[in-house]
Amino acid sequence: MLKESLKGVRVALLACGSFNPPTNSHLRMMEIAKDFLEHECGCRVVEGILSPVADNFAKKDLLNAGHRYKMLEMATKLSKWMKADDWECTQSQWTRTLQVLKHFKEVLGRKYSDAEFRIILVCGGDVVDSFRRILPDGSNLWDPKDVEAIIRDFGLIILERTSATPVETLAQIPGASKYAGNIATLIDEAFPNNVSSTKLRSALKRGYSIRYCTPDPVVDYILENKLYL
Ligand SMILES: Nc1ncnc2c1ncn2[C@@H]1O[C@H](COP(=O)(O)OP(=O)(O)OP(=O)(O)O)[C@@H](O)[C@H]1O
Ligand SMILES: NC(=O)c1ccc[n+]([C@@H]2O[C@H](COP(=O)(O)O)[C@@H](O)[C@H]2O)c1
Repeated sequence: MLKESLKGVRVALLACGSFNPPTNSHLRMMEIAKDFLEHECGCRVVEGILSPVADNFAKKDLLNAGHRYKMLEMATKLSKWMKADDWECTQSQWTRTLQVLKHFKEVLGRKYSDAEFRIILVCGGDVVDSFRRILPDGSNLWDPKDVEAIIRDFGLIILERTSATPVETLAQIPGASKYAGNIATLIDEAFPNNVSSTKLRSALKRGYSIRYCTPDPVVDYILENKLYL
């Protein structure tokens, strides 16, 4: 467990994803991770970064990064510790998650150079399941060396998600069992949910409300700009 190594350490959390659109579950995921680190590991979470993926990430119905970043900015506006960052989504190419982590380690390392500092990746169980996915051309979606480096050098906080089996997936990744001490799997006990951006897009397409699934300013922005119709 992450617990032993983090006492007194300052931690920044990073979540990568499409955020197409952002949902309350993306924000909950970060809150749950922060609670765990502060209550159970004795560390101080100093910031949470949500980084939307760049436009050329091959995902169906991906809205342009300008809109996705703006919605994430609105979603995090009232948070005292979370913010959206546009470095990744303004790159001309898709950036592998390990590279995104390295980028933020460098930037935040300068900011927190006076103290012991770590950056940890937060994701849902479905992302962990994708660690072992083989693409139609036979290549790996995730380079196994990247997965090992993410766990070894940064650490991973996983939120359980319906239909995902991250614990079973990690058991089949040799690099993961080697650094099991850098992984924590958590459940949102207060608000178990099966929310996804796909469900919000689908509701919008049918003309149904998504209010209270994502912060009000995001709902209003989507409606004003007639997104996802
Ligand atoms: N309900 C949820 N519970 C736990 N993790 C979640 C949940 N929704 C999203 N996440 C996590 O948030 C991160 C960003 O997810 P992403 O933007 O791809 O959202 P998504 O809802 O999975 O999107 P889509 O439905 O478009 O595939 C990922 O790590 C994902 O696993
Ligand atoms: N090899 C990699 O680093 C790799 C592979 C697939 C997805 N991802 C990341 O996972 C995140 C979530 O992707 P999905 O929206 O497809 O679940 C995105 O930020 C994406 O960049 C990284």
